[in-house]
Amino acid sequence: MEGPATPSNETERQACVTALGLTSPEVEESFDRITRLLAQVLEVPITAFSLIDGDRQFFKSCTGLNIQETPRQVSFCGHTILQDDILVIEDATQHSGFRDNPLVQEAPHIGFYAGIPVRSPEGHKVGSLCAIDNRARAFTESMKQFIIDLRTLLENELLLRSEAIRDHLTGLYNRRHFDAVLDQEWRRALRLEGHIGLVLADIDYFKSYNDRYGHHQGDACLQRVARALRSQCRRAGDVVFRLGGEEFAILIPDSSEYGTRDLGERAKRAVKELNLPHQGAPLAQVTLSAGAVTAKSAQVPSATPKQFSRKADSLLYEAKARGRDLMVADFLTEE
Ligand SMILES: Nc1nc2c(ncn2[C@@H]2O[C@H](COP(=O)(O)OP(=O)(O)OP(=O)(O)O)[C@@H](O)[C@H]2O)c(=O)[nH]1
Repeated sequence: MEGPATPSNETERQACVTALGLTSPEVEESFDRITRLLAQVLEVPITAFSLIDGDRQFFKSCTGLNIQETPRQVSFCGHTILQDDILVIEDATQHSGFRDNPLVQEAPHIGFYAGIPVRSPEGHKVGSLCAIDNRARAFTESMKQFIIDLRTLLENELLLRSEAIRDHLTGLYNRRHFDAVLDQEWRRALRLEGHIGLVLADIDYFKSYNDRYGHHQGDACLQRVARALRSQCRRAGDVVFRLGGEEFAILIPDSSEYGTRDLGERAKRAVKELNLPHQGAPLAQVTLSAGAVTAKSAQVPSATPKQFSRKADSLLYEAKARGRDLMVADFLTEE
């Protein structure tokens, strides 16, 4: 059995998977409706919307399967995302590339597979919509058209989501999405026994900026700060959010303490280097305060994402209290 190859654009592709915030077990009716319909119309026992996420395929929605993920290495969908068209295997037990696959040899005993790549709004193939039977089947043109139509509905759903999770002023992801992605990346860090970093940053004396320069100019300032923060995220997995008002967050999956601190410092410097005048502030320019926290999940097994973000918040508060234009960094430890 040959595992799926890695797409040439894997870094950008994975960044889209991460940013969608879909790899947490929360059940979502809008996706379940689509996998249910696919199962009913094609009369197959198993259907799934799966995401190819790092070393695994994650079933965001499925019918007829009681597992949430499989290794990417054995996934059929890992192959599906390598092509543009639908991948059809009418009899996996006779297929040279799949007959010795454990998903064919053992449960769920895949006989027939038809999967079509699903694209994120940015156009990256983040996963697939697939129909599976335990026995061999012939694949017809009308089955193909139906999967294509449902894929369109699924991609429209992703598009709607991508608008709902954005902050309209800055184009960054919003607070609601922060909670979802933090939860998702926290779980990933636990699963891989890895690190995770978070920088919370807040513009200093922003009320007086608005008072002095007006709300319109304040909005422009927020947009420029947002761009400066985003420009410092060199790794595709780093995600920037506007949490509200003049508060921002950078979530840094798989980050050492040095990595978190470094990104926080660079973000702070990038804003300072914008040289935005602010006569109401002691340095007469726009600056940031920041709290940066890193956690090694294995060392804090009972901690929660909420405690993690609260820690960053308290470090930010300390930076403000110590005079602003400052970043305070620390590890998360057990409470
Ligand atoms: N222009 C603009 N201002 C906003 C927006 N959202 C929040 N604000 C303003 O941001 C300001 C935040 O003020 P504070 O929370 O007092 O914070 P600060 O003045 O930056 O003080 P420190 O954070 O302690 O340095 C308030 O005046 C809000 O009205 C927005 O979308 N656009």
